[in-house]
Amino acid sequence: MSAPSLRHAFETSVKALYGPNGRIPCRLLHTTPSLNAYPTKKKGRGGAGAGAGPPKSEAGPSYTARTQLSKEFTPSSSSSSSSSSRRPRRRSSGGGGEDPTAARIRDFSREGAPHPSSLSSPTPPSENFDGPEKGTFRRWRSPGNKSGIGSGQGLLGRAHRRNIFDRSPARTSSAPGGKYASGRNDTGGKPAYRTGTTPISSFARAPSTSTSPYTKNEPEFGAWKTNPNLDDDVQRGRILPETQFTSPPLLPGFVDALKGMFGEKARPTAVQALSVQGIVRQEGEEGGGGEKTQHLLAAETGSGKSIAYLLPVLQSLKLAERSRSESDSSQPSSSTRKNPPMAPRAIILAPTHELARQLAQFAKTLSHHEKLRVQCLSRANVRNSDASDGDVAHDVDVLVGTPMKVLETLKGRGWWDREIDQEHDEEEGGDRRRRRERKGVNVDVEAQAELGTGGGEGRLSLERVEWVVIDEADVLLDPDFIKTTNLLLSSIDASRRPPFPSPSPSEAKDHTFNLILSTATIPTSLSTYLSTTYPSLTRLASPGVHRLPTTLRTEFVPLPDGGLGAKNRTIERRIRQVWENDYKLAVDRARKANLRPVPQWSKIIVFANKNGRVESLAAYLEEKGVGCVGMGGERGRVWGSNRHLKGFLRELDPSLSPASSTDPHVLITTSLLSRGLDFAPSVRYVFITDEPRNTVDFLHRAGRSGRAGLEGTVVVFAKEGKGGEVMFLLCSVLASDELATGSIGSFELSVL
Ligand SMILES: Nc1ncnc2c1ncn2[C@@H]1O[C@H](COP(=O)(O)OP(=O)(O)OP(=O)(O)O)[C@@H](O)[C@H]1O
Repeated sequence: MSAPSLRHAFETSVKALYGPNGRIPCRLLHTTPSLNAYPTKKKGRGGAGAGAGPPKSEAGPSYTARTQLSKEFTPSSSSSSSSSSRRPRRRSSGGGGEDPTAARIRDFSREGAPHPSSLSSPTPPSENFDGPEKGTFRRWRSPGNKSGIGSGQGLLGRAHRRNIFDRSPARTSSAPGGKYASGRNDTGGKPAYRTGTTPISSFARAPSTSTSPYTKNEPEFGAWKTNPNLDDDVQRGRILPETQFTSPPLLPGFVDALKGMFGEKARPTAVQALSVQGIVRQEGEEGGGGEKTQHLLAAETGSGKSIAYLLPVLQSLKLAERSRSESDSSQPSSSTRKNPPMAPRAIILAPTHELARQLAQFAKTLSHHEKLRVQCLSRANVRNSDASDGDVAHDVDVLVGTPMKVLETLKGRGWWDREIDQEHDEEEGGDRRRRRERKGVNVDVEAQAELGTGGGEGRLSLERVEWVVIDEADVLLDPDFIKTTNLLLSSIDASRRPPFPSPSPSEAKDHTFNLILSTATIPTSLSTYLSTTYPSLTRLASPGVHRLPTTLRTEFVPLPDGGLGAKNRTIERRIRQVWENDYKLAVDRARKANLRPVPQWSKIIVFANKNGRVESLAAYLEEKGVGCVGMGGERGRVWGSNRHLKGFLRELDPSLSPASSTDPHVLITTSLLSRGLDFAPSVRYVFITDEPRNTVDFLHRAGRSGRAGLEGTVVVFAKEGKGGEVMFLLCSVLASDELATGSIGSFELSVL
């Protein structure tokens, strides 16, 4: 079926579900449907008896639309494989009592490969399947238990005023961790982050043209700026400029590092190719002190954006270092002072400490041969940030941290609290303008001077900053973060640009450093902000942006009626089914090779919306013998290390001991961990158990699996009916390769 007919099927379903002028209640989508009928659900699916779930021909009319849709998602023309992926899932022949819910799980794989559950092997039913080393691994602990993972440390209280992503700065006078137990959501009752309010219909589009640069019909490039360094085809995304990492344009040390990371035949991903072609500077054009550039890198989750922006930054730093040492080998080093301030030449900002640590590891690995010094500020979390902190008091080339942490290092611990106190004093005196300035809103020149030069604690100097990268730019420039982010950017400008010019009358920002923004999703609000604030921004986007990775399968599991208990049971069953399938695959493989089966147990990331839900599901699974780590909000996070995610993250950090088979295989969390984290290849499943706040949230949660070309599955649990149907349809649409662009109903999917 062609894209228009898929679109039609989608529209038909949505309109039929919600009726004329209906509004989809699940907040993911908004539409104005007008069709009037949706086929009634056929009863009796998943009834008793082996192999329950009707054959395709018996599927009730309610599934026609979905069956058609699932055909769309199966690019393979092989009828056998596609029918296998369309067919409602059958129970394993392992027998036991019929499980109506399991039988109704439908796999809408786009791959068309036979689902592992179709393999016959003498395995127990999912209900009782134990999975990896039951009972031996680290378990989630109850809130009162202060030992080990999951012990509440009262951290939520510290961050109660802040976005879920960033717990700095600490406010010690805040509420104790007991608040956590009350089951408040991620931010103590506030929405986790504001992108949560962006419906799919609000996704950004390039103004003036509704078509993507990747459509076949030769679109205009719209608002996307033309970079004279890129040839036209590359600019429009029709071809990718590089198929190999080569030297030049990259310095040999970086090419070697890439080969070390990805093998001798390492090839750049689309976004990396665009970055290497468009941003990387070569010998003789290191651009120190010249005109500063501004770039946006946009690509789907797991597509290698981190390396895409690190390469140009690191290469530029290295080239500048070389040319400086050639021209002035007698330049004094800042390390001659006893406790010199850090004077980074590049700052990389991320919304969470976990992501900051991961990015620092990427940067360190890439700099292995070219020898650049990388410092992650989150490592210093373990100790108070005294000026004498030996951990950080040395020269660095690249500094990685959250905006709050960088500001804290600049201005001293507790600066935020001091400013809040000052606010209150001044408010009493009626000076509200001053209060706004202090909060970072419209920071004026005087405030910039104060912040950039005299306000610090002497631990960080921003004078040398040549590059700033804002990773997860849609979070760091969203309403919850933008004040802090802009305060930091202003501070860098102020440090680098004395005497201060008068503020520009326009909103456009002309920074004194090179800026790279990186994101997998661009809500309209961000796009609008970028257009006004960074009019000369060059936007480089991969063809797959705003799509699920092509290697990610989507699956919908209907939840039965019966409240939380029934929901928990369904989730548990699906977890056991994952491991049952792992076992079957191992048995099958072993049978062919005449060996003992050694299952590769899949790891599963389970996303819920609220901390309380994380806690209750973790407790339920714990009780049922499913080892898991529960991490909601600040709960379970470890200061200064990613130890709490050991076994789930791809291991680049040599300081972490290798994951063991006795580690938990299930991580339950909120959107806190949905951003940027590079989970291990063994994380083959993402479970979305609560309705995501919006499409952006869905894309990031789902994108924790199926990364870097690996296969993964996102399993959406929802009630059959309106919300659930739309969730499923949304997954399907986002998974569809055929819908490269265009609108569906009122959903604008043509983003870039
Ligand atoms: N050229 C490449 N070849 C093979 N693997 C790569 C390549 N580039 C990056 N990777 C791997 O892809 C994975 C994902 O990379 P990265 O975390 O940068 O993705 P991302 O696009 O930033 O994802 P997200 O949007 O979720 O933040 C990493 O494990 C990385 O090592």
